[in-house]
Amino acid sequence: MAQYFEIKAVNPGYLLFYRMGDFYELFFEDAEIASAALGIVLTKRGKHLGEDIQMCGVPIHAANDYLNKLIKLGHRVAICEQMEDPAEAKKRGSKSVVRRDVVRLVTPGTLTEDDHLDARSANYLAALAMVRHGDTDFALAWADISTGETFVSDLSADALQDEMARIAPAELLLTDAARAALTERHLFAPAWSGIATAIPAALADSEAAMPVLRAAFPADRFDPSALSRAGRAALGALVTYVGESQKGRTAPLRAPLSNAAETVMAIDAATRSSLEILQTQRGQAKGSLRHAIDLTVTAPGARLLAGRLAAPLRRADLVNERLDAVGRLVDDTLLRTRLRQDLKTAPDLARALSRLALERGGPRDLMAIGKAVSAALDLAAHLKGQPDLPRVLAGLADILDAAPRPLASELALALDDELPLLTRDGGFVRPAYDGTLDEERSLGRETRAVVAALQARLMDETDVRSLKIKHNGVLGFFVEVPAAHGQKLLEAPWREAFIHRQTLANAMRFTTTELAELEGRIARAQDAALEIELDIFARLRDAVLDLTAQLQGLADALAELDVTAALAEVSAQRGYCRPIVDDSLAFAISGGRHPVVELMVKAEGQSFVANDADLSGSEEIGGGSLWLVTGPNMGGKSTFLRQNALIAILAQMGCYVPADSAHIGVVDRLFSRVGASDDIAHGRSTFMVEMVETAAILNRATRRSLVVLDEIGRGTATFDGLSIAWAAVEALHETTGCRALFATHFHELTSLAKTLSRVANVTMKVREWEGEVVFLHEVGPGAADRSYGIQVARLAGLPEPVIARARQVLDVLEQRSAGTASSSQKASVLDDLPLFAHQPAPAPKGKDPIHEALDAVRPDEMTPLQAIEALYQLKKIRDDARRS
Ligand SMILES: Nc1ncnc2c1ncn2[C@@H]1O[C@H](COP(=O)(O)OP(=O)(O)OP(=O)(O)O)[C@@H](O)[C@H]1O
Repeated sequence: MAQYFEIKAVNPGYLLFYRMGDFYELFFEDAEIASAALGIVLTKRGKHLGEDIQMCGVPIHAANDYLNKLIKLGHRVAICEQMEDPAEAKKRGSKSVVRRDVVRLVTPGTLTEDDHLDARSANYLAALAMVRHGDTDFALAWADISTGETFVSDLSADALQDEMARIAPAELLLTDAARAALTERHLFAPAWSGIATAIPAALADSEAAMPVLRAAFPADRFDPSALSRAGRAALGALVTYVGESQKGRTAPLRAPLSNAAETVMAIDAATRSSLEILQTQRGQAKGSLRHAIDLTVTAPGARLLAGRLAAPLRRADLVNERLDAVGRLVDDTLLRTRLRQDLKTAPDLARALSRLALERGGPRDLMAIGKAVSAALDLAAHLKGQPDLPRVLAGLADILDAAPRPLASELALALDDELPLLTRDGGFVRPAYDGTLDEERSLGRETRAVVAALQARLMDETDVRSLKIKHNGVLGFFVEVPAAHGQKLLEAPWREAFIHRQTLANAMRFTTTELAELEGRIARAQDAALEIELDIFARLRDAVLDLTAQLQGLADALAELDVTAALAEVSAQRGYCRPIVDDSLAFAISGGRHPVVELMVKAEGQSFVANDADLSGSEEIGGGSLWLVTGPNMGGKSTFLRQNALIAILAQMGCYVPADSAHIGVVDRLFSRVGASDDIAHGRSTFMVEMVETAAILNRATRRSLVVLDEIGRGTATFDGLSIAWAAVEALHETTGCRALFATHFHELTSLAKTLSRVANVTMKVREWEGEVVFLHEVGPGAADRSYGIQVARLAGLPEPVIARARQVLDVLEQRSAGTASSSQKASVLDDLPLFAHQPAPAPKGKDPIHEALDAVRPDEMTPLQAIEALYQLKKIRDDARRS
């Protein structure tokens, strides 16, 4: 156990997979954790300090599955292998222990195997560093080891959470000091706890990082001294951690791209969640924007598409370059179809390359690289003949055309059609590729013929017709005869040649020197063949790795072509239009649709109602317009709001948009908030969350931003909510001047359009038909005069008596609004339910039980039954008050 303790001690925080023969064994607490997590049996093995040693084990062949499960559950695993053959250890003395060492640390951010990864999503490891002096406080470095992509970015405290939300790393490295500082400044998001890994301060040191970075990246591609101190510290920590986890194998990290947060549209975590960009608020792919528009045909393409959706560009010229490329493929259906067909044959080059570099790759990875190179050449051939290719496509064509053809030919020649998973089993080199290998293999085959001839000869010589030459792992080759004939071979003259080895119930087994020789020859031939195959593998692998940088570039080009063709496919299939994207403050969408809701509505056989939006403004008039959207519940307000935000994202990521026409001046920051009823609050009260988020918008939005606010202020008492919403609209209009859509049930807000020049009222149209509302989902000018809340409540199944009573109350309230209610009516109802009053009622003197009861009511949190009970309770309080 001494060796175990030694290894365990240097790998704290990891479950130790301790190799013993055909099993990885876990001991003590590790065993308890793993057996509970994996549902495997916990056993005991010997004693330590008088206590039983808990143990459980996973067989080698199934270890990957178990490992996967543990990592998904948030555990970290150290893989400890036997570093020598047990026979070698024996040579040192009978008591010698087999040498063992940890060959790899497996953590959520350092995965490389396909079994562990989602093929269509990146898997980032991030490191966050903080330097208390200098211009920038924070820096984030992140890399996907499975593909080699590496980035580093300086960040202001402001941008930190947005960037983390965009990158969504699987693991975040940071020192305890950095964590404490972030927590103190309320910058450590609760969600990060689950992915945080504490690293020692020495790992995130900007000075110590220099030699690490110089060694990790080629000098001609990357100069670490150009980074900020925080950037160096973060990247240094990342590279060191990756190196330690791979135990000496070099992950093919690419020269880091300095990813300045200012080049992309800033989208904070709440906006990402509310717009359901990569996943729905419930965490599902289906229903998200990504799911709706991802028509890529390769996994690397899907990863790039997700990256682009998460980071729309902020520069109009770059957006237009992408749009030119997409446009060309929208227009040329034939070229698009051909490209997409050939792209389907291109395997995941980047991940195969990474595994080969980490000595984890097999023959199938080599084959993947060969096929990807061939596909690249085919794709280049389609593109090369095309006249006047847009810049992006021409650039891709050049990269694809330069793909290393000789490498692909060599791999195709060398590798067989059917390939084993593991290199160590051999059997992957194609016949006729290597003369010596063929010789060794034929020797093996010939020997088998010799065995057959020998069997025939021995049969003749001994006259035992049922004599057979067989093979098993214990005896090797042996002669087997039925028990009845066995005695004969035990006697002279045969006993000289036949050495007795085994007696079974009805057979006897013998070996002969001739057979032993044969055995040796076959084994030698097999070993020799395997050795040659392994040499060939190593040679091919080296040939591939020599071209790492070029192949990584090729992988990028293939992914980019897939994304471009996929976006063109979506645009063509669904009638999207090319947006005009420039540096103006325009936001004019005609015939806009919601890319996700449109699909759902159409799937149900209905048609989606397209709507216009025009928030365009200019510097001269103080910014963009703000539309106040009123209308009934279920009328389509949220859909309308979100569709405009999604159109901005699609346009700036370089995709056509679901509209008849669109003109968008680049949006620098996008904000989208949904009201209190949409359950996004955890921990804090819904109102508090709503206010914190509204504050973030008011503090951070600029004139270039697009703000989409859905029923802000609904989470509190009516007057508070109305006043906050009122002030927020004024601030957005007067101070920020951003383009904004503001949906509200506070109809009073619509009067702001009279005083604020860039505020306009629009409403979701409805038609009333026999007392029912029909939603037209159409946006038109004007303000809704009512919310149709009661009709919607009826559609939702509220009991008739409650509906009837609500109508009664509403009638009186409306009359009071219009000043036509009689004084007795006012006295009976209105003072109790001050819903739509323009002026807050004067604060009651002393304690007013009705107000107290109303203050305690939280409509958003009530079931219909509780609402009715509350209504009855209110009446009772009023009646009691009258009586007293
Ligand atoms: N333009 C449209 N065309 C067709 N159907 C639509 C359209 N807009 C919305 N819908 C349908 O109406 C449903 C309700 O829309 P939405 O959630 O946007 O309403 P809402 O006004 O925001 O309601 P609430 O105020 O209750 O949140 C959607 O789920 C969709 O099925």
